[in-house]
Amino acid sequence: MQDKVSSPVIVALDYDNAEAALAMAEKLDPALCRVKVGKELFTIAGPDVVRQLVSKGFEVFLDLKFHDIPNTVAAAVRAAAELGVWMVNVHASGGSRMMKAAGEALEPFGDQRPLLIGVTVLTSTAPEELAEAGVTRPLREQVQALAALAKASGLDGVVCSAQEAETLRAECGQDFALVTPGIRPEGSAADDQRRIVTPAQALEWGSTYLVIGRPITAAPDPVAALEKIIAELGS
Ligand SMILES: O=C(O)c1cc(=O)[nH]c(=O)n1[C@@H]1O[C@H](COP(=O)(O)O)[C@@H](O)[C@H]1O
Repeated sequence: MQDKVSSPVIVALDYDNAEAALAMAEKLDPALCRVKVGKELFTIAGPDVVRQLVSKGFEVFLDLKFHDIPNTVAAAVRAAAELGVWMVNVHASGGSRMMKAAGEALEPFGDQRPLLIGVTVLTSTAPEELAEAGVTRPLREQVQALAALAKASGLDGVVCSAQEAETLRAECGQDFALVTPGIRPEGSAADDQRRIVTPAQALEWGSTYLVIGRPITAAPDPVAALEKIIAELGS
């Protein structure tokens, strides 16, 4: 599946209406990048926008970060697979029983099943913020522990910052997908992100996929911004 698209870039279509998201998708080439539908767009536009992107030939990452009781998450992940998405995610902190239930729900889809990915610690979280939620071990250890739990629960990979990619690549092996948001080309604003890495550095450290939103979608010329990133990656 990975070979269908020539770059590791996933463009985050974070829009408040389907028309804007589809207009951006119209400018993008599904052979060059993938697209992500997240909570804002899905809440306003629903599954139709996902179906439209799939029918335009895009591999779609449905980023709804499910975190609920195992039965509910399994059903939600199954519904995502029925939409034909390429990747779907859950919070790894939901635990092994939840993640295993999600994996089992995808088994009937065989080769057509989406990649199932666990979110470790959000890239907007700064190390000093973890304690607020009662997590007292260092952020890097928390990411490593959740990635190990996701792998042991049968997931295909994790969402993490590229700052942790080198460690996780060594610990989780070559076949474990490392999906890294918080990507910022040199000189772009960090916005609300806290653990940021440039695109080239992220790949060097072992990221499999780079999730990029505002540096592309808020650029004066989004296609030029995407092409510049892809050229810098040499992909
Ligand atoms: O799962 C995600 O995609 C995700 C996880 C994470 O830890 N951090 C993170 O930023 N994201 C998503 O990645 C995208 C990043 O967008 P930009 O900050 O605009 O590049 C947003 O759609 C976030 O919802």
